[in-house]
Amino acid sequence: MQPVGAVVPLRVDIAEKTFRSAQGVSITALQDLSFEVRQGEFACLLGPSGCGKTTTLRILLGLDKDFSGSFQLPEGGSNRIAAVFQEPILLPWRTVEQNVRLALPKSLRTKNLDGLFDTLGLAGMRSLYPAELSLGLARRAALARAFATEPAVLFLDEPFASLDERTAERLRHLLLTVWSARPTTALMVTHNLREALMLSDRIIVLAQRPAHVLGMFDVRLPRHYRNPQVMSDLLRSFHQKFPGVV
Ligand SMILES: Nc1ncnc2c1ncn2[C@@H]1O[C@H](COP(=O)(O)OP(=O)(O)OP(=O)(O)O)[C@@H](O)[C@H]1O
Repeated sequence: MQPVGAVVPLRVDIAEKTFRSAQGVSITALQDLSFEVRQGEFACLLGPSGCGKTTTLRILLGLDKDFSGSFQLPEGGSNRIAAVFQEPILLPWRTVEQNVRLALPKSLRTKNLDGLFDTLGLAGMRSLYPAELSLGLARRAALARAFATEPAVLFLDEPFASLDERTAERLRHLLLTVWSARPTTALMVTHNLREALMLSDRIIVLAQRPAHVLGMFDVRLPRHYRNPQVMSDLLRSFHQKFPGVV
């Protein structure tokens, strides 16, 4: 399947991001952070806890403008941005289907969502309210909402955190299935190396704070070849290239 959406890659060139507290304490979270995510590529930002991954996503989402440097979001196709966070952030007084449809631009309002809901195992849950969903199902609804908008770029911030491993693994597979049907330029934050190796085309490895790129790890194998044996080979090669990183 051809990548869809953007024809310009995601380019990040953040010179510096510093937090200053009211007491005058400064924490430099990012310094000389530069990388690119190519069109239709699924990339993971992998780095130790507190290194600056979420800070980077917040900047790219336009939620934090207080930094020096620049970035270029993908252009072409829809030009829309979608994001999936740890918390599903669904409107509690709307059904699953309404939550998804409310996110759609006018041009897609009447879109047939049967395929997407089926793929994500939500077909029988479209009329449920968020309070009636388990955390795993709520995360699926958040994925449905993100993909339904046909974005040019998708940002994910640890979308499988705090789920039991079986549910997380099921969701990773579901994410790959919907993503493969429409390979969208994607950047996912994680500190789970196995997850990054399973999902990514390439891993952008970040150093301890202040975050900058230590190096790239390309996983050019088709995802259906990433069986347990291949995964342990990938883990070994990763640790050889980046000893002591995660
Ligand atoms: N609003 C803020 N004010 C002050 N410091 C902050 C603020 N937000 C983040 N930081 C600091 O910036 C650094 C990077 O934080 P960030 O949340 O981006 O890390 P992270 O890599 O996403 O961590 P984790 O994997 O644990 O979620 C941390 O030291 C954090 O304490």
